[in-house]
Amino acid sequence: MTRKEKTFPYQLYLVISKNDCKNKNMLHVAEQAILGGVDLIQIREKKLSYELFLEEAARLLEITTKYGVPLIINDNINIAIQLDTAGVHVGNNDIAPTQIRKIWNEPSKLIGYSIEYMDQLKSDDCIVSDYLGISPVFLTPTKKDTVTEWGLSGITKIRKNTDLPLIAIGNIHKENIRSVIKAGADCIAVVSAICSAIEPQKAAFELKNEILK
Ligand SMILES: Cc1ncc(COP(=O)(O)OP(=O)(O)O)c(N)n1
Ligand SMILES: Cc1ncsc1CCOP(=O)(O)O
Ligand SMILES: [Mg+2]
Repeated sequence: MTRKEKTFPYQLYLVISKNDCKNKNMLHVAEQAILGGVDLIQIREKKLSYELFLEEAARLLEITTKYGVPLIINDNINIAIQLDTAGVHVGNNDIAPTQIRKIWNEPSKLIGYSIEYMDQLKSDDCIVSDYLGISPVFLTPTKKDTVTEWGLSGITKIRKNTDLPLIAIGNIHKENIRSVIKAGADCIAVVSAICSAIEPQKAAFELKNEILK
């Protein structure tokens, strides 16, 4: 399966962890978010052991499978392979997309790749990826180890240089989501706007409505 044969019909992307859900149950937040309109989920656990990450991802996979929502694993290719998830998301400090294609010989699997420098757009890693994360669009307390704050102008610049689906991430909420779409993003990824919301289903619904406007 070539990238051109793959579609990317996702517009609202939830990136979730237990920690980001604070006092709420992560699996419940994920389910509520799906009911509200999230159509792709990434599990991003930066501090868990392999076993605990695997266990949590397996539980989440039961829910996402029930609703037909693809699950992406952050960073950990071995967990993605072991659970046969829909894909994996990596950045510049992780295993490279070209390497992933060599060890995970399943062309249908989605590889997401974070863009932190313009130069990356010319790389083979982009060629073998299925979508690019514009990381971050706006500075965010959720992830402090970032390089470039792309802003809206950065999205537009990247849009002019690639046909790959563009996922905007970083401090996006219902007040600025329209402007991010207008700047050229295909899909919006959020952590706090859903995980920190008092009503995650309502929050997802409102974000999705803004995207679809
Ligand atoms: C959709 C999406 N875009 C960007 C990122 C950031 O990935 P990365 O640069 O590998 O940083 P960490 O998430 O590993 O801290 C992402 N996770 N998802
Ligand atoms: C994982 C990640 N990658 C770039 S910014 C970010 C965190 C986004 O979190 P929030 O939506 O809370 O700003
Ligand atoms: Mg990473």
